[in-house]
Amino acid sequence: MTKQPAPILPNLSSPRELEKLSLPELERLANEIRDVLCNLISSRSAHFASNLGVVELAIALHQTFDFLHHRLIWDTGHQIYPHKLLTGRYEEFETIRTLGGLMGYPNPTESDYDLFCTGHAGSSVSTAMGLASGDHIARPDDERWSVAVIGDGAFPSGVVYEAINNSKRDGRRLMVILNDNEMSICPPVGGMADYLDRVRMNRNYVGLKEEVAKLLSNVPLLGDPVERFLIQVKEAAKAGLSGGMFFEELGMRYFGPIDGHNIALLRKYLRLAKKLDGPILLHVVTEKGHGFRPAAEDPVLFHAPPQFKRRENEVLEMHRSSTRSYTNVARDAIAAAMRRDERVTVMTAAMCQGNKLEPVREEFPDRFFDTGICEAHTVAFAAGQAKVGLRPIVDIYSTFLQRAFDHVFQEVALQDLPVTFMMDRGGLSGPDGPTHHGVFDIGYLRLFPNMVLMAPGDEHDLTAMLDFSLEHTSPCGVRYPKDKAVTVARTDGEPRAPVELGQSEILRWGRDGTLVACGSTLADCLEAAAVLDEEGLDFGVVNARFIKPLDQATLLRALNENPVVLTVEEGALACGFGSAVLEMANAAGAETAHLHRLGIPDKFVEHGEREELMAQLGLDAAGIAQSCRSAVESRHTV
Ligand SMILES: Cc1ncc(C[n+]2csc(CCOP(=O)(O)OP(=O)(O)O)c2C)c(N)n1
Ligand SMILES: CC(=O)[C@@H](O)[C@H](O)COP(=O)(O)O
Ligand SMILES: [Mg+2]
Repeated sequence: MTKQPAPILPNLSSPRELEKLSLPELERLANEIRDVLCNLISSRSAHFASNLGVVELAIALHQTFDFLHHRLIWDTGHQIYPHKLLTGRYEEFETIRTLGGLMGYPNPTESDYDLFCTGHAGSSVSTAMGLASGDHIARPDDERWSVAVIGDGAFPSGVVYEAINNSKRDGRRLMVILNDNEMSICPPVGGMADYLDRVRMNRNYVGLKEEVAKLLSNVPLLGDPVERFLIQVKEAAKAGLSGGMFFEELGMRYFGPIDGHNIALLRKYLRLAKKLDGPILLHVVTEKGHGFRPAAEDPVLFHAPPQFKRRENEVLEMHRSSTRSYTNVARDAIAAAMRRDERVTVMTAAMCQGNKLEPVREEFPDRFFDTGICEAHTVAFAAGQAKVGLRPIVDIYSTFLQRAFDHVFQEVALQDLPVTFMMDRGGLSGPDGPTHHGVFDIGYLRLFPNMVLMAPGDEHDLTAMLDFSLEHTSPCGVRYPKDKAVTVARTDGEPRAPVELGQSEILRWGRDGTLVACGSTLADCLEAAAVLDEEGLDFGVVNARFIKPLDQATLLRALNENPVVLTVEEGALACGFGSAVLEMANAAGAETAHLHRLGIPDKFVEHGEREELMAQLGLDAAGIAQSCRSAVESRHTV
């Protein structure tokens, strides 16, 4: 019987040890990493196909560069798992994306190999250029490289071109690795995707690539021959033999496309590039989901699949959720509105799958727009459509709308154009953590004159609010959580009130206090009130519905009649809903010492299940009830 070699990954204490490994050992290591990734998914949902695709690239990078000296940025950061496994986090890896465990994105508090805590796409080239330029000024003798690895989905982000545009001057020792797997979450869209298709298919260049590979195998990596060879490559590129001329024209040296699953080839190109000065663009072609057939065949589903069991290259059982989420409700309301009114359009910035918009894309191909990861453009584009009489809906995660702040201000609010923002994940996003929690939107949207801002208390509200917004003549935002949809009822059995501008809905009135729920916290406020009822405390519950304009009359009535009033929001307290109520009450000359604001304090919230985080923050029913008791108690002790 042949003896199995000892596993490499569990015994790898530092990426420096990669230097000693032979090519077959590195290839075995790649398989071990893939096994760990596949096993992880049997216990929880996580980013999967993107990670499978960069295993060889991560190994080649860490073998070529010491990233405690040089700098490495993984754009977005969802494909950072192999990097975490190679940089000393194998033991804790199974805690990834759980409360208190490793983060699913780069996290400088975990490791010196992670430089920025990121999760939003597109900024890697700029930050890497800043690192390179800063190092050049601060420590010119160190000769440090800054490497940004960016996917073809993130690559069309506008900020990337802002960086490339500056790279001619500030891109010394900047290496951009374009990880082209022909996929964003969905298939990539737009002219850049077409251009990369052409570059990949360029037969001349494939020929050159083979020649390069052949030449490289004969050329020692030191000394003049390399220089001569590189000049030849450069001349060939100039002569138009290669693709990538676009980047060359902008001042970047383009190399590629090369096979991103061939460790030896990757290593050779990285070593070569390292001998130059930069800025360099290395175009690497990978397969999203590489090494696990179902993921390679369906990279959309396997971007972040639900937990599943597998045997070898087969999925045995997948835990698909059958619960109806607010995302589903929003999608159905959007589709219904598009059927009713031909002026209604919908746009997504590369989140068709996350927003479950595929059926809308199929049914309304002419009124559905996927702009790619280009949120700023999306919002300005929507403003243009609104100006000529359409009713655009920007269906977007709350956190990603932050990218378009200035366009919400200038192109939409200042012009008072009727664009509807459907803000999914308005609140805590769960295992994605601080980069993805949508907890700042109330603050940054209620600032703007003309803006109407709503938060549905339940499924009924969400549909009614979208319909309201499409009739309204000013910009509207609707923020709703990453949660299963619920329906609430009035305790007196009366029908629900229609959604009307600036009107809240009183679900029950109480003598001892009022809970004013801002959107997603409504069901928990009702549950808290029911618990308090049993203890003899009579709390009312108001479904605020409108964050802007506020229902001044009802809120002032609560403040005047009740010993305590608590606002409850799944968002930052600073500039939040409760702050808006305080400002309004203060302006109206009302007493506010008995107004308590529950929400997220001035800190970034970590990752974990949404329910766990809500409980930690005291925003679940038990926490809300406890705050009511304390508020009543403090009133008595005053
Ligand atoms: C600003 C921003 N918008 C949207 C997203 C959601 N998102 C995360 S990964 C991704 C696709 C990225 O594609 P690519 O860069 O090609 O990486 P791949 O998954 O193919 O490796 C998208 C749209 C995000 N993280 N940040
Ligand atoms: C990397 C990224 O930004 C997305 O893949 C995001 O993680 C999706 O989040 P949801 O799982 O909440 O759709
Ligand atoms: Mg991609």
